[in-house]
Amino acid sequence: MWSVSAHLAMCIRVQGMSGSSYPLLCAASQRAMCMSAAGTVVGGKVEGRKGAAKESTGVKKRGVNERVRSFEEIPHTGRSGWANLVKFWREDRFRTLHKHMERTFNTLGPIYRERLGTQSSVNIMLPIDISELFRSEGLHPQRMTLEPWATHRETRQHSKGVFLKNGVEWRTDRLLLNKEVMMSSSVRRFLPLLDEVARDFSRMLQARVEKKGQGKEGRLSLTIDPSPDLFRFALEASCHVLYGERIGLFSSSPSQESQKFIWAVEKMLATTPPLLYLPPRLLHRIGSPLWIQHATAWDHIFSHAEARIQRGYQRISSSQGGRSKAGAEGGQYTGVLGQLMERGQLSLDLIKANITELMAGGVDTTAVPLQFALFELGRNPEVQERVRQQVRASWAQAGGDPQKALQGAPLLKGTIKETLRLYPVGITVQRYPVRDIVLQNYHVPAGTMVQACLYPLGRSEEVFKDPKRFEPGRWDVSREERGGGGAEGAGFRSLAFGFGARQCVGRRIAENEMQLLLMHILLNFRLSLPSAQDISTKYTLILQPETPPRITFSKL
Ligand code: HEM
Repeated sequence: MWSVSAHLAMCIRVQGMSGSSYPLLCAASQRAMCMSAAGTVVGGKVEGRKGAAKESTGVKKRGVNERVRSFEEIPHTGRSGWANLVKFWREDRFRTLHKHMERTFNTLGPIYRERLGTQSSVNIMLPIDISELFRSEGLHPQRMTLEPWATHRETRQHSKGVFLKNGVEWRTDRLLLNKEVMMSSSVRRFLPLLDEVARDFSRMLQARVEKKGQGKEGRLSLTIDPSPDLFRFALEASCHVLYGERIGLFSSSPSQESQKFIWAVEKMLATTPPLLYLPPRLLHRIGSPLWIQHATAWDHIFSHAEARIQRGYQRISSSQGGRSKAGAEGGQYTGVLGQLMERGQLSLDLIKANITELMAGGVDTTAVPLQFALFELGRNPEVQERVRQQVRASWAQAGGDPQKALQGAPLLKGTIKETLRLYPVGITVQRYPVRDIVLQNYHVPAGTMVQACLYPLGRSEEVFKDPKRFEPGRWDVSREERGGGGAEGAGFRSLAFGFGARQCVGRRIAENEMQLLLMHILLNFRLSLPSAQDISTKYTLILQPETPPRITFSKL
């Protein structure tokens, strides 16, 4: 991309952690008296608006003139951010932030305040009317910036790239990017590329099972930790979509540089959470070794992405012969980079910034949920068989067309949603309301960081029937989509990709990439597990398994 702030904006907001962010738009002056979606706060009372509090979501109905409780009255975990931070550090709670949130909601109810070092947030979950939060994000969503990175840039004179924009400018750029990665016309173009990579992955696995598997001829199986392969799959798939070319990660000698990129993203993620809560001044003292590891990981991410973009740029420029319209008008698809270059509406710096962000955001976010999905399918053979039956029938009808095959197998999409319900890769979705709002009858001033906490939400008995059960059928995708689709259609129970203008820009790539991989695996293998015990999870900016699960792949 170019800027780490942008990057972190992605990985952090995106991965939705309780990130360090510095709202650029939320002027304090907006706090005086503002409209909320549920009502207007006037002199501490709500002038109620019809339908503001929905019984169906369990939101407490507020009588007209009932006093809105003050921000200070929101239950909290302790007033001293520094004392909380020390406790977190001592007890290594950053690794289990998701569990900490779950416990705190159980104790304090569905809304609480937390201070941690320099950070302060209001944490909420259903049955609170989360729509309040998203309605108040205003027309100019903000991108978070990570102040420590800015410091790092100064101290190490690291000046690659540009900062992605904020506010109105951000919105304009994002709409241009959406055309290439979110709209159905673009999905149609890149879906065959993802399908090719998913098929190759399955072929590679088949060859490995044939070579190293055990069992009788025709019933060979192999037990492995598939995570390194899944990371390579995710990078290969996203590079194919971004640059329109394969990078050969399934070959017998995959590029060491790409492997280093994967490690760097992992390291950057793992070192981020503790750094978010410290003021930059202190980082050089207290957090020094961590900070250096973090900054070094970023350096590597930048230089690798930059080199790849440069190669892609040269290749595409020469194949397009300047400004021919090949890519944009039906010629060979040259990937998102080629399309953006072709359209010429974003500056080259911004194209670089966006592509780097997509590249760094597209690996762990899909590789990790795929581990969880294989694990859950492996330990739920009946569910696995049901999904496989649907996939087989759909595949047979689709005549090799991956889009048709996915459309005919909604349980695949249900599998992804169910996986992200139990294991949301980003454990929160954050917003800074641009005006004061009322949540659960508490006044929340504009500019407060409010985060919807997805891990406790996905496991709440109040929200999901039998929440521990892995049941892709619970997401009746077709019904949801008739009702508006996405998070809203699901009553904000499905927020893994965020919501609204700022939702995950890689969402369509991720959904299709993961579904296609599962489709080809289910067509070729039966999955089982050496151990069906619950999987322990850790939080490292994303939620991931403490130890990657081992999966048995048996050839069908
Ligand atoms: C299962 C996979 C993924 C999940 C669960 C996920 C989740 C999220 C979430 C929750 C957000 C913040 C949305 C919001 O605040 O409303 C986000 C933003 C973002 N994601 Fe993803 N993501 C995934 C995959 C990807 C992939 C594959 C890419 C890149 C190809 C990507 C790139 C981004 C970027 C660039 C943003 C920032 C968008 C912006 O602020 O304009 N994500 N993601």
